[in-house]
Amino acid sequence: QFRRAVHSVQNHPGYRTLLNTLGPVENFFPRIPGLTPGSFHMWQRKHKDFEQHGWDMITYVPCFGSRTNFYVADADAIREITTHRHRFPKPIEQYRLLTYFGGNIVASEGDVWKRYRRITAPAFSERNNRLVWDETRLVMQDLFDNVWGDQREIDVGHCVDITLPIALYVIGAAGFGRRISWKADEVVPLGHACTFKDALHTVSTNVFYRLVIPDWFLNLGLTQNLRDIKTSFDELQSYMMEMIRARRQAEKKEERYDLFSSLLDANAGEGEPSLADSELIGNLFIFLLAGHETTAHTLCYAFGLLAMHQDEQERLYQHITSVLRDGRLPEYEDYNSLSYCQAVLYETLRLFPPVHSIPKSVAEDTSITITNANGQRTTVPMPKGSSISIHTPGLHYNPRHWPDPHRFAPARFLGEWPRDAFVPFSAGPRACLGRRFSETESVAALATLVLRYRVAVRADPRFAGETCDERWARVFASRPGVSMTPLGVPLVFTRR
Ligand code: HEM
Repeated sequence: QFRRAVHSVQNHPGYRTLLNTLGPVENFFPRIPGLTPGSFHMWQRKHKDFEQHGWDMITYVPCFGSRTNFYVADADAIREITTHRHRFPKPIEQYRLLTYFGGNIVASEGDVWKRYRRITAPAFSERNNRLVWDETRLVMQDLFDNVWGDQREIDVGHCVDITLPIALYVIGAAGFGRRISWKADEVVPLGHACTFKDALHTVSTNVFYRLVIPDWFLNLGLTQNLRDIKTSFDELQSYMMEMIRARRQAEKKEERYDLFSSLLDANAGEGEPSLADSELIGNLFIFLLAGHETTAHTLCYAFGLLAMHQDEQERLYQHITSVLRDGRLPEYEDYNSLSYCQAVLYETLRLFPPVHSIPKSVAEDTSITITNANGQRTTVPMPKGSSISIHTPGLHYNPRHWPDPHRFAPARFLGEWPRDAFVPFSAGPRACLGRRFSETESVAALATLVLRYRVAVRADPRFAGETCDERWARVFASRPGVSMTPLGVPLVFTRR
């Protein structure tokens, strides 16, 4: 069977291993050549394995355990795969856990996905983008005025301690239509066991556990943490049902542009509702899941990178002040002028793509032609039933597309740049629906923060003698998760 599998891909180079350790299982094994590529290998190895094998698409044929996988870091091949949705559909069996609250756009394919996309896409409108911007500004202002107050220097032990709440509060307001503040202690409403803020927070930070732990085990309530997780999921569902009922019964319809209101409006037209309540909640939950950590971690890496590169931070600051000449805070209208903010964001996403593997499957016997760095071409057969991983770190660190790929150089995103070689949000018809949501939020947060504060890595005498590379490795140490997770980015923010 193994020999047949190798033959079916014409022995195209790549991993030949004893076990199939694709998916979450691989995270339990270290790298053992011939046995398994090792945990977190897509991030650890980046473009190295492609370089070693001489092609930007390599195969993974395990001796035991099912199918062949193709790792792809070739920009043209990725464009072909993401464009042809029917030839390379999404393997939705891998997404089953995500249907916890109900069917949704991320965990579906075919006509069902088409229906979800048709109904949900209009919610990510220009008016929603403006709302995202305004709410991000409010959240940042609230942080500066009511949390950091008149402190000149703020020591943030791990930058996600501020970026996770920022992203949560923005999605609370612009996604769910409920404004949340940093300090205000909400009272638990009658009939609820926790506040909306706590439910949202616990759900979004523990989603992985809730999805993998079976109901019967969670119901045992063995630890406080497990009890909190269960309560928060139940409560979030109950809050969402309540919000649906309240909006349906409201006599006067308000003009609202948060995602939740837009989905409700789309559902309230003539005839049959287009989404069942479970699908409404399922899609909102997926927006929270897809948009919270990814954006929060990206902002964390961005502040870390600016702290490590003071020259780039100064360049960014000069750029922001040149756009906002009178020292005012940025408005949504400034978005396009804040091009260096977007360049910093894109360079962060290139260096730290939150999603490392975008899975696809091969629906029919087919092939893809690729060219390597020496200009040689080859056509690789892809048998029906194989799987594909679009390898974002491999692509983003591919020196054919990105000269000096390990260097933080935001300016590479000014002017022309290789768009097909940048896929943090995937590409084609199944590309991220929340891309503009996330970009708007990130640019607003970057611009407001860098305008008011200077950011530096916290000085620590324990690491006084470290080299630049050691410092980079320490500050940006990460682990796999729903999206790649920074382990500890210690920063100091100093008021300008
Ligand atoms: C830095 C931030 C983000 C990154 C890197 C990111 C990345 C991605 C990626 C790689 C996919 C494709 C996943 C797959 O094929 O399995 C995706 C899909 C999606 N994302 Fe995002 N995302 C981000 C933010 C957001 C936000 C803020 C939202 C919503 C508020 C969102 C909503 C979605 C949705 C609904 C899909 C499914 C689209 C479809 O299948 O038609 N994302 N995202």
